[in-house]
Amino acid sequence: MAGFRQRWVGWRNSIIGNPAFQSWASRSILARGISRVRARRLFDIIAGFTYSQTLYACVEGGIVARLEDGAASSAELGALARLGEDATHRLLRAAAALGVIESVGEDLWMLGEQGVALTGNPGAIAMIRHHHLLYADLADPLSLLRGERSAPGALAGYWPYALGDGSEGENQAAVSPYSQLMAASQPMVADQVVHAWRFGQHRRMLDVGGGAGAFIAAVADVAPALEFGLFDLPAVTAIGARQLGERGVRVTPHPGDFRNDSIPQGYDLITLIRILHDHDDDLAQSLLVKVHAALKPGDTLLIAEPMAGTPGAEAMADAYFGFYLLAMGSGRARTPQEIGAMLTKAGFAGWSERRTGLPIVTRVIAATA
Ligand SMILES: C[S@@+](CC[C@H](N)C(=O)[O-])C[C@H]1O[C@@H](n2cnc3c(N)ncnc32)[C@H](O)[C@@H]1O
Repeated sequence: MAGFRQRWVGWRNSIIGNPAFQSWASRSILARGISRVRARRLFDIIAGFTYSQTLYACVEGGIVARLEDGAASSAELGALARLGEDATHRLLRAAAALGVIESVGEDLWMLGEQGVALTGNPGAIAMIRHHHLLYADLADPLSLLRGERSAPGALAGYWPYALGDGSEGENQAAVSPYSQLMAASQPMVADQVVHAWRFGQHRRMLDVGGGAGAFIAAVADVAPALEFGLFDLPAVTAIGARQLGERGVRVTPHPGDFRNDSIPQGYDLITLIRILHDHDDDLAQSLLVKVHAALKPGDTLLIAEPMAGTPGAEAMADAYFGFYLLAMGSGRARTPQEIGAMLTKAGFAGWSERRTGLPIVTRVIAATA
């Protein structure tokens, strides 16, 4: 016999899916508001790809960057994006409809409420720009889901460690593009994490998968007495050590591969920032075991990344990261409870979630060894 929820959803769907009800609801004073919101949400899902491509065209065509400096005319924006008059008009109208830009007078444009959120956010711009790889991989989503691809897709090439055999870790050219993207997008993550944890209570911090060192640099600003270690693939550690050196932050580089190597000891805080979700369960679990082995009882592991089951942001983990990580070749977004169970299995004595202001950007888990 069907459960209560199944019966309720079945009844609700039979009502909402009924064309006669839809027609009545669109005219009824009481139901009109709800049916309009529902129709708009469905339309947004149907049309979402054109919205993404409109934003992509505005970023890639230089329109967003130009409007960060102030108002501009259609002609100037069209010339920047190398578009004819009609095409310029079409793109600007689309962008205005989405709130990316806004008309502020006779043929004069400024950033709109959505577009202005990109101002001073090179990380978001870099994320948007690399999305053409994702769009290419998603051209045939069923084939992607069925695993029918004969060769790795565009994102797998961008993140070579996802399907790598270890050789990618020595290759500067292979790791440089994703390291730059991570460094550009790290400030919005670090801003959340440094407000969620008191780093000053620790002596030595090791950032595992620390990339170009942007997270270490942010922590150094709030806890200058901390000593830092950076563990990453050899070619990435070289980039991180150099960039931290240029910022005057002292760091001990630990080139290595956590698929094969152990995690260095002697640190009372280890951080995994945007690391676990990149890896399938076996590797993620073995990494937690290695991190636990590197810590003394009472030491701390801090995990920060977007997580599944985030209220109001379910689509971010399950729809966006669900497909992104599939296209990349490994990993999945996990709920805090799933990560907590993995921590317990790895031997950690306890864990708790620390609140962040923007959980859609990152959530934070602190675990005690
Ligand atoms: C998604 S990036 C995150 C970088 C940084 N933590 C951040 O949030 O900006 C993942 C990082 O893990 C590193 N990584 C991936 N596989 C690794 C492995 N097997 N051993 C060591 N580092 C690895 C990558 O080189 C990369 O720097």
